[in-house]
Amino acid sequence: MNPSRFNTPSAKKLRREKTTMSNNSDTEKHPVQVYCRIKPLMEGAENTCIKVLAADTLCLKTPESKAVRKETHYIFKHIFTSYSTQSEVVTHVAYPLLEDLLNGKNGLLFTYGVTGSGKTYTLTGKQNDPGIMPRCIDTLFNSIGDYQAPKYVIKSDKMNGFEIQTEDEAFSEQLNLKRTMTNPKLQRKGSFDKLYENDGTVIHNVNKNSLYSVFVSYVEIYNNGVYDLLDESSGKSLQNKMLREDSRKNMYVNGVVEVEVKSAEEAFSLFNAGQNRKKMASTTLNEGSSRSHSIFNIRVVQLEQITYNENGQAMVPNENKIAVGQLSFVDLAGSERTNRTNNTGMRLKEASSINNSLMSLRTCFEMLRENQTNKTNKLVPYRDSRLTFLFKHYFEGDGTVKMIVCINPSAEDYEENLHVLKFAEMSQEIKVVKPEVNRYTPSVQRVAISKAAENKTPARLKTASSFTLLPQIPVVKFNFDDLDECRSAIQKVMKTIKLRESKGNSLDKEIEDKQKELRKRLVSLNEQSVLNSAEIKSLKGVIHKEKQQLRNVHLKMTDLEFGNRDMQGKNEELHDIIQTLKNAINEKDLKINQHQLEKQRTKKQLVMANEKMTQELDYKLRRQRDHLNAAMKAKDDKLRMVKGILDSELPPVEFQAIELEEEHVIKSLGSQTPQSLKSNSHFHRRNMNDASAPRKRRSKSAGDVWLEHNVIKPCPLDTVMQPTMKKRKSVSKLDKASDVTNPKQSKYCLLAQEPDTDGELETKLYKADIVPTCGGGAQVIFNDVEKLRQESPTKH
Ligand SMILES: Nc1ncnc2c1ncn2[C@@H]1O[C@H](COP(=O)(O)OP(=O)(O)OP(=O)(O)O)[C@@H](O)[C@H]1O
Repeated sequence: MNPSRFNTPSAKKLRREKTTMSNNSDTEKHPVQVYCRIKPLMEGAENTCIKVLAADTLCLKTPESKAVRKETHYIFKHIFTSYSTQSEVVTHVAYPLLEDLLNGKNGLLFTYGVTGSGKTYTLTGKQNDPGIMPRCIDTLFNSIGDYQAPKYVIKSDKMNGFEIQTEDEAFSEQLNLKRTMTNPKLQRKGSFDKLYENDGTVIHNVNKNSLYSVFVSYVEIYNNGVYDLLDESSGKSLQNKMLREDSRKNMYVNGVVEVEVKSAEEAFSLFNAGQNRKKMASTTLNEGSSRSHSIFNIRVVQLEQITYNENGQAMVPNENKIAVGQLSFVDLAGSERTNRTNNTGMRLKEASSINNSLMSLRTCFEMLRENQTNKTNKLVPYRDSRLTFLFKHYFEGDGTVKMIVCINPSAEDYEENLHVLKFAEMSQEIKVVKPEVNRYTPSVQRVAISKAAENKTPARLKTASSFTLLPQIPVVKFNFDDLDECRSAIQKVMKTIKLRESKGNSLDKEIEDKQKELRKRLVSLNEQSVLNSAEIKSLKGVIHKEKQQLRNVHLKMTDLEFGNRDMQGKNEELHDIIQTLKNAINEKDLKINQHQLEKQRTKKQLVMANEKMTQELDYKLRRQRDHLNAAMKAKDDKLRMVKGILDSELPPVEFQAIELEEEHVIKSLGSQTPQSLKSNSHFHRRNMNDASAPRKRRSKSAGDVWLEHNVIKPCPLDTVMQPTMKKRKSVSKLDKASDVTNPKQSKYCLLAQEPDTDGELETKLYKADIVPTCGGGAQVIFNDVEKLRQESPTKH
């Protein structure tokens, strides 16, 4: 149970009251005694993580595979190595507890360790190599053999106490039980196959003035439920039992079957029967793994003897108190790591329950240690688990607590061993109150024990008919012949009657005392019940509060669900918006791609046009070059002719003819510049001869006059950028030579318009220089092309 569940002040108070015993500084305390037992290395395992340094010191080494090498030392009360025998363990650990048990003191011995580390082996052992429990049972009966009380004289009061029965009650109980035992359904299963010899160990400090009765019970804690392994009334399916606290604040299992045993064999038989019902299973790490925590309780009731009456009958002394000692052997289920056991399903659930209860044990120990070291009074969460709740009185009350930590030394178990050893180290720091003699006052008092007890032989003690309440009135025969004899017989009867009367009186007084006692007990029970109802009330409050919290959580969850749904709606909206934006981006991308394609196409067209133009120009250039070559050739020919003429001194008429011819040639030269022509010697000659008629130069400074050769009906461009032709003469047709040879014009521009492949208008301006020829003609030399392209702004 979670400590936070005790938040209400009343609940806290209630729990605190119950935990104060542990902080009683007046009582003598001693620490939990922790022993260590090392299991022999498994076959095939080579590496170990454990090294025993001394009889009480152990070293835990990190395995070689780990990066950081570390050694940690742990100190125990004693370490049992893998060579230690079961006998050594029982002598060291268990016999002192047995001694306490016979003196009416409590003891708890539990084994702790990971699964398969040898806990069950240590406590139970094997049939040919018994562990602590069987050896203790043998030794117990070896020790009290001659001092056992007759069966059923001491009886459990079903509230964790004992009462002494009258002769008749004991006798009728014996008869009842005999009847039930003949019912085959209720016969206990299994008998202990004793394959070992009782070693005959005896504990000598048995009180020879006492009679002893031994009671055993066997329970298990499985999945946090308590089950009675000796309860045969409910058949195979065991019932979950409640835990209760008795008037001495000892915890007990309500309605547990507690059987009085008179011999070790009887005890073994019961243990066997319980063992058959215990939850065991095969796991990866242990073939016979305990799936529950099992608790075998031995209670020894000591009845103080003995006064003898004049008839030789043993009498229970007047105080009539009995002492009860309890020794609990707890075989804890092993902690398990699921990654090693690979458990699933039921085994996994069991493992988780085992680990949870062990964790609760650790938490309780930690809290106890903290309370003891810091002198605080914090709530110890015993109620978190049945395991801790059942043993609460050992830590809060008195008793000796011993723990055997079982270790599997293989290197693979390093991690688990580390946790186990840390727990062991912490446990030793906890102190418990030293055991005291537990005296109970039985409800039925003053029973005279049979005179057979005089000899203290158990066989004789068993006969129920040997009990008597009052001395029998002797049967007398009166012999009236002998009056003295009659008188002494009457006196004997009177003496017996007086004895009976006085005994009757004392019995009356005893009954009165008993009634008082009973009343007291009833009052205490009433108090207990008031306390319980207060606890129930506070628990109800806690439950109510938790229910309220649960409701609040539920409401919050509903709110959150609504919020979540809103968020989901918004999320979907945003998702839609994102989708739309993505679509828009995709469209834009498409447009960009189209635009780029178009650009590429335009570029391609431009390149094509460029190539075409270049080809055209190349072609023209080639033609002009051909012309020039032809002209040069003709000129050379003429020069040669002129030279011949000059040499033969021809008349000037011929010369003029040549000049005309020359003019014709020059016209055809086309692209030849006037400068190159000027350099020509033939022109020198002509100029020299015709110096009176110098050629007119067209002045550039005066600004060029353009001859604009338009198509017949040009489309108006209406563009901002217009060709720069300040002075121009526009013609649509060149009819006569003078249109070109007009000396005022120095530039020529041919305007051509046509639609392009996209249906747009393309205007080309072919520009040229007009170069006058020496014959009065003119040459048009193209030197530039401008292209004007109209584009629709709506076009992509
Ligand atoms: N000291 C030992 N010497 C020889 N054999 C041992 C010793 N300790 C344990 N074993 C053997 O190891 C096996 C497992 O031991 P055991 O069943 O006692 O483990 P366990 O700790 O009780 O396991 P679980 O928690 O799963 O019940 C058994 O076969 C047992 O006989």
